[in-house]
Amino acid sequence: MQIEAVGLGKRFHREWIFRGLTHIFRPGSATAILGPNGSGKSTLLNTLSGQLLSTEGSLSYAYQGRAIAVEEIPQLLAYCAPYLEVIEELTLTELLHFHTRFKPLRTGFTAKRLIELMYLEKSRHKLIRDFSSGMKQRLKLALALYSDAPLLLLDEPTTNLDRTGVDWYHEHVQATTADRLVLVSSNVPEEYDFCSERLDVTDFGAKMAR
Ligand SMILES: Nc1ncnc2c1ncn2[C@@H]1O[C@H](COP(=O)(O)OP(=O)(O)OP(=O)(O)O)[C@@H](O)[C@H]1O
Repeated sequence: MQIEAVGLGKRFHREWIFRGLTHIFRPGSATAILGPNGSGKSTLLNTLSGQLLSTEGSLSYAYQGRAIAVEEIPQLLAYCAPYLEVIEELTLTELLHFHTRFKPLRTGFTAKRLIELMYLEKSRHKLIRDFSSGMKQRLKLALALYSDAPLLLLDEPTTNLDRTGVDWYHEHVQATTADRLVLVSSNVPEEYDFCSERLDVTDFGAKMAR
C-alpha cells in the first residue's frame, strides 16, 4: 500500500491542525507520526486513512500496482487506537468470530491461535466488558496486527500495557509489520523504535498554520 499526500490540510472550525503536508508513505515502510499532545497526530492518521475528509489538498492510494479509491481503504485497513472500542457485550471467542467475518486474519492464523498468542486462553468465554484495560489493549492490538490488511495504523499502541505487555507488543510488531505500510502515532520512543521513518506533524505546516 502506498499513500501520497499533496498539499494536505485539515481544519476544525477555524483552527488549522496541519497544512501543506506533502509526503509519500511508501509500501513496506513504517513511519512514526510525532508531535506533542494536541498537535494533530490522530487527526492526521484519520485523514490519511480517509476516515476524516481533508479540508484541502489531495490523497491518492495504490496497492499492488493498482490505484485504490478511498472507499476501498476500510477493507485494507487495520487500526488500533484508544478511541476505537470493541464490542463489550460479546465474549472473547464471540468477538473474534464476529470480527474476523469482516476482517480476516493473516493466512494460517485462526481465532484459537490468536487467543493463544494473546495468552488469554483462560478468558476465552469472558465478556469483553469484564476484561482489564491491559487485556483489552492486547486484544485490540492483536486484532490489528494479525488482520490480513496491508495498511496498519497504531495510535498510542502501548496505552494501558504493563512491562510484559510492552514486550509482547515488540515481539508481535516485529512478526507482523514486514511488507505492510505502517503508521504509528506516538510520543513514546519504545512504541516507534522499529520505524525507519519519522514525520513530525508540527514540521509539516501545523506551526505555520496556527
Ligand atoms: N472532531 C473534532 N472537532 C474539533 N476539533 C478537534 C476534533 N478532533 C480533534 N480536534 C482538535 O484537533 C487538535 C489535534 O487533536 P489530535 O487528537 O489529532 O492530537 P494528537 O496529537 O493526536 O493528541 P494526543 O497526543 O493528545 O493524542 C486538538 O486541538 C483537538 O482539540
